[in-house]
Amino acid sequence: MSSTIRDADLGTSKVTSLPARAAANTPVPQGHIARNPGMRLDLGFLESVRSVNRSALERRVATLTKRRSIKADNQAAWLLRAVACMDLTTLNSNDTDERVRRLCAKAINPFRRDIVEGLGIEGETIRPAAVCVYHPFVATTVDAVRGTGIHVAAVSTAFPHGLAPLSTRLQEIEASVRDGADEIDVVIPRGLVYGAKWQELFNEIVAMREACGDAHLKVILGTGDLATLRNVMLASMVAMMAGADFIKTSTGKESVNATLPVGLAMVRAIRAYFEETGYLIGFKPAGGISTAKVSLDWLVLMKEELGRPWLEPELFRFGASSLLTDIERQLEHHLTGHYSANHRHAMA
Ligand SMILES: O=C[C@H](O)COP(=O)(O)O
Repeated sequence: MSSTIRDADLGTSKVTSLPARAAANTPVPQGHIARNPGMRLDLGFLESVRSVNRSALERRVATLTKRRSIKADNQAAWLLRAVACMDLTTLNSNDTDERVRRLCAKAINPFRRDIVEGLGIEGETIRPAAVCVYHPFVATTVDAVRGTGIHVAAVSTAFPHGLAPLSTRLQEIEASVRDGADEIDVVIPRGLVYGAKWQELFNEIVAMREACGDAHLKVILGTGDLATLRNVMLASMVAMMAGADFIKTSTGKESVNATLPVGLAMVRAIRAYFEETGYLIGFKPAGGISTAKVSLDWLVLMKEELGRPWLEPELFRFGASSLLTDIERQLEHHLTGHYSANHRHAMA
């Protein structure tokens, strides 16, 4: 499989409300996304968001996923794209340095040799964009992926609930950055949303962005906890106004994690922020995304709603601990027509 096939088979998409570059079927070169500086908290905008129509979002998602027909030959290309846009994650209470090292080895060599040869991608470097770990494993991860171009993401700020004093949460970010994390996934205290304490939420995220320095900031909303789609939309806007580089759905620990209608509401917020400011914000659905099939639904959603640039790791990530295993199985099926047991696909 050549790189031409990989890119061309992702097809074209026209999103008229985005600028030519965003609508064009050309990947955005690494490092060419202008970083979101944030803006003032626009309470007028927040007040103008009355409600979000859940059934309209659900209808749109149903249309997108039903209409989707990625030809069998192109599916492998899309699945490789899903891998390139993945934050390969381990966030377990029994994580150890050894387990994290094994995960990093998997990130560096994500596919078995026979699959690589079968797909003809020996010359390609297709790897997850980042490995995502708890703070104590940042240094180990940095060491394990050194020289590979894989980013190191740390969940900081009292993940997954965010219920620690702000000073403690900021110190945690600073410690992760000192240890070499170049991406920081922070959680918001959900109570600030329930209480509509937008100014306080904004101030906290501004302080987190400052603590990140050059490290990119992904703001996890914990959407399954936020009760309404309006809350999701408003928290998304506040996070972007405060300078988030990415907005992310979930921690993987809520009872409801990433869902397509909620993702669509966040994607629409990204579009609205772009129309207001001209800045392109990344999106990271996370939690419960474990099958290749569902990953394709998300990729189609991104491409149809925002355009081709949101199929690049600079603007799109899956947060996922087990998706890579299923993608590898599907790629094997694509090549051989049958599945092997999960344990043949080594994971940490
Ligand atoms: O941010 C990533 C999530 O914690 C991963 O969730 P998952 O284990 O359900 O894939």
